[in-house]
Amino acid sequence: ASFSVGSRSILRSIGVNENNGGADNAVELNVTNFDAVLGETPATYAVVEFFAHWCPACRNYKPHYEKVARLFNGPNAVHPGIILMTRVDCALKINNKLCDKFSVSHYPMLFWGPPSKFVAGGWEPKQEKSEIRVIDDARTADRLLNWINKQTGSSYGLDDGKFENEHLPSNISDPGQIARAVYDVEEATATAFDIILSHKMIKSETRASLIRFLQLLVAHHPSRRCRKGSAEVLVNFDDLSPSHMQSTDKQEVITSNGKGALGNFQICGKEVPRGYWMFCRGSRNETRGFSCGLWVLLHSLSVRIDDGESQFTFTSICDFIHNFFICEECRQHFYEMCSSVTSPFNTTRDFVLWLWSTHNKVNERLMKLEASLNTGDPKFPKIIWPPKQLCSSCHRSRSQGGAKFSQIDWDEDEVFKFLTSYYGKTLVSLYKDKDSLRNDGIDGAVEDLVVSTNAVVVPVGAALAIALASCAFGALACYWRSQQKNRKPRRSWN
Ligand SMILES: Cc1cc2nc3c(=O)[nH]c(=O)nc-3n(C[C@H](O)[C@H](O)[C@H](O)COP(=O)(O)OP(=O)(O)OC[C@H]3O[C@@H](n4cnc5c(N)ncnc54)[C@H](O)[C@@H]3O)c2cc1C
Repeated sequence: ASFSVGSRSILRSIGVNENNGGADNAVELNVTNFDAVLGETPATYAVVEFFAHWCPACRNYKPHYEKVARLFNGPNAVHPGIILMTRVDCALKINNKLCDKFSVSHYPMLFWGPPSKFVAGGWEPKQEKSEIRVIDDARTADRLLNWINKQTGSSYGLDDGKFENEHLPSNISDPGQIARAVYDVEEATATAFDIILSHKMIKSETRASLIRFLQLLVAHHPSRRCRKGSAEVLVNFDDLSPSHMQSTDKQEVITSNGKGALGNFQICGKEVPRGYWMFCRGSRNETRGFSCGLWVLLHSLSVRIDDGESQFTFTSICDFIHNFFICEECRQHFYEMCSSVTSPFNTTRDFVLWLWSTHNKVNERLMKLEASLNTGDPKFPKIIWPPKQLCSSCHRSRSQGGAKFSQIDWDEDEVFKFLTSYYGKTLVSLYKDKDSLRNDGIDGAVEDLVVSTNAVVVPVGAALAIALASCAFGALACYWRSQQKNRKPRRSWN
């Protein structure tokens, strides 16, 4: 596997439009990226506009299409992650076959459907039962949006402003919402990695902790893209942060963009970070987002580990938050709770429940604080979690509203069952990565490493840390150790 260095995301790579000097929100597709973009988008629906750049009607239609695309596409989207708006220029020769597959008979011609149906798909005029449909009433932005509203049962408006909409789901009413959180887990992973690099947080005293956390990600991250990227970072760790160059000054020396050798490396693939949150999107600009995504990442790791990995996971997460979570109060407070644990974890269940109760203690503290300072998200007030609406069997008896965490009679077996399914299967149920549902934590990572280590050597630091780490990571650790024995000459970082 090679590092994919380049633009941060497809959405941002659209660039500046030559005609109007402004950025386009609709994603320009062609035959080479059509299947990949539509196959991987988190959006539920896609609109594909087939046009020709020489066509005057298409040029006049563009501002209308862009007015709608502004609502759904790009980092400033008002309603991100729901509808992907794209366009294909049929006047470009390379797209001839693609436009033929969709029987494009006039310009512009617009199609609607689930993104996956466009992948390797097509459309014919008399085709029955196709999930791809021609949008037959889209002459103006208003009419296009009306058509979309009818299909989706929504009431989007052209004047909707960011964070000023009533479409945000409440955090408790729809348990299915968690299925969108896998994209936030990717976003949080990429954001955390960006923060670590741009704040030059890899130092001699924090190195081992990052290596251990990366091991955890390689084996148990719910996104295959992130498992793969973490494995690549891990095997190249010494090149990223040479152990002989760890003082802050020296990091400056090897840095070209302020982030060090890995500055352009995208740990969860080239489309992440996408620049927006889905499950973790707040109703205010400054609420939720990264810290919500980080919690979801931690919970989703906790339910994926085996019993034998529970203590290793506990220390890895505690150290990671302590060393790399840049919110001072959060990291201190979390570390105090880590430090108060007196005996090692032996089971997944114990660790999952510890993390759940720890998060609830944070919620409880913040409930009061946010209410008094009015700093919380009005649409997502902190609650003791999960509420009965999400898991009634978790609550043994009827507890009073506003009861403290410790006052609720929890059925912990049910809580564990609920968390395992919520952050396990449900989290990845909509995930559009063909291999994501494979329970291939270690196998998949090793498989990726086989590719990526063909000409690469496992760095001494990483290998040592891995060797010292819990043997619960047996397969992975043994693999790395065996690779270490067969060291080959070192590959250059890029
Ligand atoms: C490790 C850590 C420590 C933090 N410490 C502090 C702090 O000391 N002070 C501070 O101001 N902020 C702290 N934060 C941030 C704070 O906890 C929230 O993340 C932030 O306020 C955003 O809240 P939210 O409404 O998105 O829900 P979050 O609390 O971020 O939760 C995200 C989602 O997880 C689910 N969830 C909620 N509770 C639980 C639970 N008990 N178990 C499992 N899932 C649950 C819900 O679906 C929720 O929407 C911390 C964050 C992290 C990751």
